[in-house]
Amino acid sequence: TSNSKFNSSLRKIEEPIAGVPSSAGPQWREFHIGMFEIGKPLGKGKFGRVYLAKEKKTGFIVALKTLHKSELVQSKIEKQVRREIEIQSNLRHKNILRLYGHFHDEKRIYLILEFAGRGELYQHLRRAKRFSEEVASKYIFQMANALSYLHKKHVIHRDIKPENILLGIDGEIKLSDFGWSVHAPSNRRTTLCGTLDYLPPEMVEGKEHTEKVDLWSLGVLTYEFLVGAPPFEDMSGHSATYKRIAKVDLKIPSFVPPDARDLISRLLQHNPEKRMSLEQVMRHPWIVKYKDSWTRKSSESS
Ligand SMILES: CCc1cccc(CC)c1NC(=O)n1cc2c(c1)/C(=N\C(=O)c1ccc(N3CCN(C)CC3)cc1)N=N2
Repeated sequence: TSNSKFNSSLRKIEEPIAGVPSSAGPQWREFHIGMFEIGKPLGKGKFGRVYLAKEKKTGFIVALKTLHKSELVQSKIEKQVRREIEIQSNLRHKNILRLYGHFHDEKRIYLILEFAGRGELYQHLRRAKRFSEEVASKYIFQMANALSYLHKKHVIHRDIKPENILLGIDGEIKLSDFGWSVHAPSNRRTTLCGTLDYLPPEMVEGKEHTEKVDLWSLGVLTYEFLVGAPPFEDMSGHSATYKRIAKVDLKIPSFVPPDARDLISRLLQHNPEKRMSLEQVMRHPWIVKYKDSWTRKSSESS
């Protein structure tokens, strides 16, 4: 049955994390649900729920994400889950949510994830309506840092949006949900679902795409942090948004300061080759002008 096929493929990925120092968190070889005390539910998504959990032996706090195999098989996303596990298990960066390991039982797959103490960035953005320039530039700097690490490993995230970003206990960005990530270059094979808001022209046109897709999404993210809504808002259905993205029909409100406007427009370029590089983003005047203030604040708080 597809279930046993799925199980056998999962076992193939079950590589113990060799050589990583034990200080880097739990280094279990084999995991099972009995190892954890399950705490309160933290959130739920389309395919899974996530719970606060404590590993009994060490007291290590994690977020345990459960996915129902039946749902995965039905919606044909077991490939994406396998890729999510493969890619995220091997990433080590302070702004990327760790995947410590995974295991499964008859009905479910469990992902043992790093616990991000301040929850979903999406909730913070909705509550604040929009972020101050200082907060927005700190988050964009950390996103550029995380993406630069990913792109050096030729990994494209492809699904950068507030819903996939968590905040650690010190308010630092934790990029998560690698379900759509792939190794560059790539052609999408799975039908797009959910909002088009963040997708670059080459993806909505189904063309071949490279890491540059994440640069476009970083531009959309910067816009949404400062304005409170994405630039090509999915108001009247996909077709209108599709046209606005393809035409880069971008209107930046006048309250957005000139240097932020400059950063956004250099990222939202139709031609992927013309988009500003991550190194340039991290050196951009709008990012640099606040850098010493957030580094000073974080040293005060820590
Ligand atoms: C299954 C849920 C899901 C579906 C799809 C995509 C994603 C990634 C964002 C996820 N979440 C996921 O994988 N997650 C992995 C995680 C994770 C979610 C998480 N923390 C929280 O969700 C969370 C929520 C609220 C919270 N509080 C809210 C109230 N505040 C006053 C105090 C702090 C504190 C932490 N830590 N690792």
